[in-house]
Amino acid sequence: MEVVCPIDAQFAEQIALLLEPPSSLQVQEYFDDIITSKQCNGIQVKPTNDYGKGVYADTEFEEEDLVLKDQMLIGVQHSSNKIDCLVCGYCFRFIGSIELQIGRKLYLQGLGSPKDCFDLASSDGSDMEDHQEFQHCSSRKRFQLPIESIESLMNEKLALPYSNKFPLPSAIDCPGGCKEVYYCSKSCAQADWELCHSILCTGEGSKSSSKKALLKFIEHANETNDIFLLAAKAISSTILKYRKLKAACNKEKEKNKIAQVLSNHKFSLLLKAWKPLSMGYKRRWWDCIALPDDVDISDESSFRMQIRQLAFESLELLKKAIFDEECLPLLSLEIYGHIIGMFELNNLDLVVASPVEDYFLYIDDLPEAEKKEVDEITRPFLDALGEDYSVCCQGTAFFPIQSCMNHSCCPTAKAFKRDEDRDGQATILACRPIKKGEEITISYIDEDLQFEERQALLADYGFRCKCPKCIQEDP
Ligand SMILES: C[S@@+](CC[C@H](N)C(=O)[O-])C[C@H]1O[C@@H](n2cnc3c(N)ncnc32)[C@H](O)[C@@H]1O
Repeated sequence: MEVVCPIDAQFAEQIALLLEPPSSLQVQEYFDDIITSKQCNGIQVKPTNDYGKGVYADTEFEEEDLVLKDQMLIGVQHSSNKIDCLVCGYCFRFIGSIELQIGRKLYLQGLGSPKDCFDLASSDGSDMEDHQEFQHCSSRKRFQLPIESIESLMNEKLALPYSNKFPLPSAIDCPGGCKEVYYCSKSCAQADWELCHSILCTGEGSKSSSKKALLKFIEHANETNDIFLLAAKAISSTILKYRKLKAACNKEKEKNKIAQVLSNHKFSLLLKAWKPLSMGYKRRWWDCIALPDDVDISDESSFRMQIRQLAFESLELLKKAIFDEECLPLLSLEIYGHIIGMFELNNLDLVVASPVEDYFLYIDDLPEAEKKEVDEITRPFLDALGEDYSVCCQGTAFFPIQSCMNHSCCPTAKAFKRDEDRDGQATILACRPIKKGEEITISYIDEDLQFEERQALLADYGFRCKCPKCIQEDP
């Protein structure tokens, strides 16, 4: 049976206004403002002839030129990646130290290891407590390290040779005291607190309406789909922006001795707070999600119904956790579905390279004699980390300008992290010379695939590609 969300019926009119696509003028004004404020002056966002808005070159670019560095609106590290990398909860830079990154990963891997791979007995079979050992489960080999070594790495009591060549910013606590999120600086901690974390924090200082419900929501997202955590950030950031706008408005009215903000004026403030998200191209999640390979086409409608049900379950938990009477339309299933659908159609993978990889590569490149000496200290850690010693930070994020870039199988640009790009910003480079006025396109898929495969993948984005390469290859 189809689930019903009462907020959808109660606020149908407001929801329709929130989901109304912005006019060309609104798009132009909004993006002109952010392009100017970010000083990425070589580009323009404007309507295309055929498919909504697009990004155009406002200057000439040479091959490999930087076209854009785009600061994300919101992003999340994948839940499963949190064991591998400790990164700033706002800018996604690696934090702590090489020792902390390695020690923490080994420690958490040890905690998560299946029982049969978690040898509590000592290597010589004596006292268990003295000789508790953590180990890495690898399909090929099991490597063991004493817990003391791992702890001294984590506590930064053991310094690895040459780790000072790879300095990382110290880990700063969350101001709400949740011990779940850390930052690279006080300014990142403050920015995240103001953006969304003050509502989504599970610590003492949290402003959520129910911490218990929040914990349940997070658990559900971690078990099902961590895209819900990103949707919660999107809604929380809109609620916080709305409260800020309302407080500023009330202050102004108080100064001028005018009555407090009226309800239709309150909705106009909510629309204003929602503006950055209103700009993203949207469809409902359960309508646009790609049908997984293992679902038969005859089961499509039941699959889409299940996805809607899953979103409803998540929203019910989130509603209790971040309830705000004045922002209820944001907590409708229609808005929740469209926010997640927007991520599905626009998001870019969030990737930040690991300094641990650079560290071990540096050790490997040392002159032979020195390498042998250093290797004796570092080798046990490298072996314990196993094949995935260099896992990068992985997540997903919504970028305001990059998300306006349309697809081409012969794109003019590509998302590509250079060595110096060490945070979560999107870096877009020119793939070939681009002329002023030309559209800046990227490829949403592997453009080297065969024509039919490309079209099948692009069907998930709701279009058939008619780029020059596709026109030429269309049988
Ligand atoms: C990331 S958005 C790109 C910006 C979008 N045009 C807008 O107005 O916001 C992706 C959506 O743009 C449209 N799109 C992108 N590239 C396209 C193409 N080559 N042909 C047709 N539609 C395209 C599709 O609707 C797609 O789901």
